[in-house]
Amino acid sequence: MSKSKKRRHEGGGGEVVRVGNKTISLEGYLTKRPRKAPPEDSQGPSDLDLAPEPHRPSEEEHDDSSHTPAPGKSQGDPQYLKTRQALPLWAHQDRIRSILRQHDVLVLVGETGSGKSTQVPQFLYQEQWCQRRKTRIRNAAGVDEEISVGGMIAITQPRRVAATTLAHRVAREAGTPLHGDKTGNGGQGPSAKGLVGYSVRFDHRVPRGTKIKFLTEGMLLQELLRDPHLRQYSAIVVDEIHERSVDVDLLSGFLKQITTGDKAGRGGIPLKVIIMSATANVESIRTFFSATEGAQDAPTQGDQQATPRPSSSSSVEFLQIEGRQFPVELIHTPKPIPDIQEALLRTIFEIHTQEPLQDKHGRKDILAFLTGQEEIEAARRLIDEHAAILSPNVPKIKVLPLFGQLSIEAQHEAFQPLKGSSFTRKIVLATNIAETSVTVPGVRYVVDCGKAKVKQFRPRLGLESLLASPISKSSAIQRAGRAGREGPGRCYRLYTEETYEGLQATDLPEILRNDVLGAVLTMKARGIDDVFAFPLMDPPKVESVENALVYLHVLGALGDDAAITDTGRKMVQFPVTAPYARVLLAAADPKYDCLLDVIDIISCITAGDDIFLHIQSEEVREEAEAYRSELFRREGDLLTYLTTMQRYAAENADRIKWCSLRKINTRNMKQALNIRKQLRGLCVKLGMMEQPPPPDPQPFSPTSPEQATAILKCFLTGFCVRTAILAPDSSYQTSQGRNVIAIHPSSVLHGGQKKEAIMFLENVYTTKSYAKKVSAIQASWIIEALGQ
Ligand SMILES: Nc1ncnc2c1ncn2[C@@H]1O[C@H](COP(=O)(O)OP(=O)(O)OP(=O)(O)O)[C@@H](O)[C@H]1O
Repeated sequence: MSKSKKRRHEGGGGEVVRVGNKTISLEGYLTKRPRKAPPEDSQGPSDLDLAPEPHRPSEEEHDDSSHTPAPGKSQGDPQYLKTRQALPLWAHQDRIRSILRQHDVLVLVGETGSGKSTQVPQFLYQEQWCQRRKTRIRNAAGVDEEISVGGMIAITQPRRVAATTLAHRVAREAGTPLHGDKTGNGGQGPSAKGLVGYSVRFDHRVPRGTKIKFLTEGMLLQELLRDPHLRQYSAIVVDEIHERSVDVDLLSGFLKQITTGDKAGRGGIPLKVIIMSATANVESIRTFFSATEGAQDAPTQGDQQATPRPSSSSSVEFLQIEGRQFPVELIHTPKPIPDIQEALLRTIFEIHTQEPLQDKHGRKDILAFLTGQEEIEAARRLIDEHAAILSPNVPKIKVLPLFGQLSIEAQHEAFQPLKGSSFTRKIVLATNIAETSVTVPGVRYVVDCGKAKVKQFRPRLGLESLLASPISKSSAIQRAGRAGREGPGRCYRLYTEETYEGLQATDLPEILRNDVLGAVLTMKARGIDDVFAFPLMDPPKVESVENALVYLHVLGALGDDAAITDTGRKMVQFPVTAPYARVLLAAADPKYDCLLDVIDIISCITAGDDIFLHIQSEEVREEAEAYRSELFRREGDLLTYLTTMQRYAAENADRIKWCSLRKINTRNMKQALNIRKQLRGLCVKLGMMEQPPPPDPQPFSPTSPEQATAILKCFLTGFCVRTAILAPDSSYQTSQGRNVIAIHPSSVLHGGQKKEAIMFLENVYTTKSYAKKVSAIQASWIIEALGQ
């Protein structure tokens, strides 16, 4: 059977790629063409998005003088002033302001907890250059037009949890707490004014008059598609650049283009860029942002003073600020640890039983870094078991998990101070999600296992692996930094000092180890024809880019000439990955006509970790499975998600009890409903649905086999390369690359009768290659999908 096949032919007709029965020329991708500037004032794709429209202040809000105190006058909420003044950055605010009056780009390095993320935007928002200004531009039709530029500062974060917790903190410090602030200080209504806001996927709070906006790197990239000159901003602060996600690398490229370009699109008003980190490779960043390559003024480590250094470009400046707020004592193990889990438990209980619960600085809670969700869940069970047999005079323990797949609400629980009894210690078990940017209130001890699970894409196999590997020195420093944010802290490293010294200085940038599908689509949507010529700090492997181009062509996002198609333009407007966006578009096609069903399924998948809780006890599992049997569908996980969402939405009595009986994650179901509402709204806005569907609860009616087939075929439009065929030896072999892949135990198809072919939405390599989110399909459907 003809599956997704890639063959390169050199010479003659140039390089071509065969995908199914299609031949794609790689010429357009590989030949460097003269770079066309994106059309002036092009809004990229249309102005629609799941995220709210870019905040465009009203004229009343423009008048900055009406609600912004004169420079230097506003110090925010007085109750936070003393704490803020104690931060190392505080003493350098004048210097930071002064540098940015003269330069457009500042690379700011300061130790973890020195106050970069919370203070820098507050130092700057009252600056003259930060006020919204009227200017003139020549629009695409060649006509002069008056526009307003600036007025807001964006601060990007690699993760949602950092963006939201920082926004809440800064809003409180500024004296305009965000609505719904759990400290009880908030209280303004939805139309209230405020200084600080945030925007993360599926959650946006940008009060009227916002001057400081925290957002994820991905959200700013989406805004860039609509507003290529970032006209609503006066400055962009790129925080924690050392994490080097694909998104931040892409963002840096776009920012470099704006800062080194002619600024005509901003009516001549410069955009200031502040790059921040505690552990970044400053020199490569500075070189990258300099208009002239090769800035050589390396920062001297160990300076006691903040020292601005001239760089080879007059507009890129560097400032290193020494000093941290509180010291963190580092404790390494004397020799290598054979059993990390045992050492982790021992260390946690030693701290818990020997160290006081609080001191004059406040609580003394524990934050432990583990590799992943499974390890966190296993450790949590063991800690709870041990805690149950502690003597009554030892404080109690409250364990809180913190990993990326948790719902945002569950993640925020780890950041809440413990309620009620003070005779309890909080123990947060986290992945590297808590490594940078965040302050977990109460934490004064960090236990670092020294490893993290790193996602690695293998372009040749088209598979992803997720393996635990040693962290970098930069990560180890960041992890330790979490202990010294509210008082002196201690970090227990479960590895030797020698091991630490042998760690890589920094992690490999994600762009060099991950799939670049989204990045390539974003570049194409932003008018970058020659993706190979786009400025990137580390260009990805040619093979990864080619794979992405081919996959995007298969998805219909790029035409044969490698230019973005209408389909591709529509796809970038969805806040989901390209294959899911493709499925959504197909679902609205009368051929499949299953948009509401597809939205239900995608909402369940993107709500967080699996909506079905993982059950340990045999007895509980049997009980839950009796209830779950009404949800399980023989077609596989996608139809099971659909049935679950539809039965949940039809439930009229007690949804919490409904979830509890079936051992379904209530929070994730609530989040799925929220995503469903937003996706439905977006589809109405995009004209894919005539009117919003009737409100819940609607009576449940089971999906017919014909409808199930339409849904699965619709998913194949996005995932035809993620399929596998049953081989004569009863193994499944991927249609791309012919690799053996097994159905993951979390799938409803695990252990069941073998199917002729399967489609999987995710795959992961742990002990072996596993397919997740699996559905039974027919082999002929794959050919059909590839033929389209
Ligand atoms: N949510 C919060 N709750 C309590 N204190 C906080 C919170 N956020 C910040 N702080 C306080 O403000 C200090 C400065 O935090 P900030 O995030 O600005 O530092 P940073 O230099 O950006 O650190 P990092 O590089 O680790 O992100 C922290 O050390 C902590 O004392």
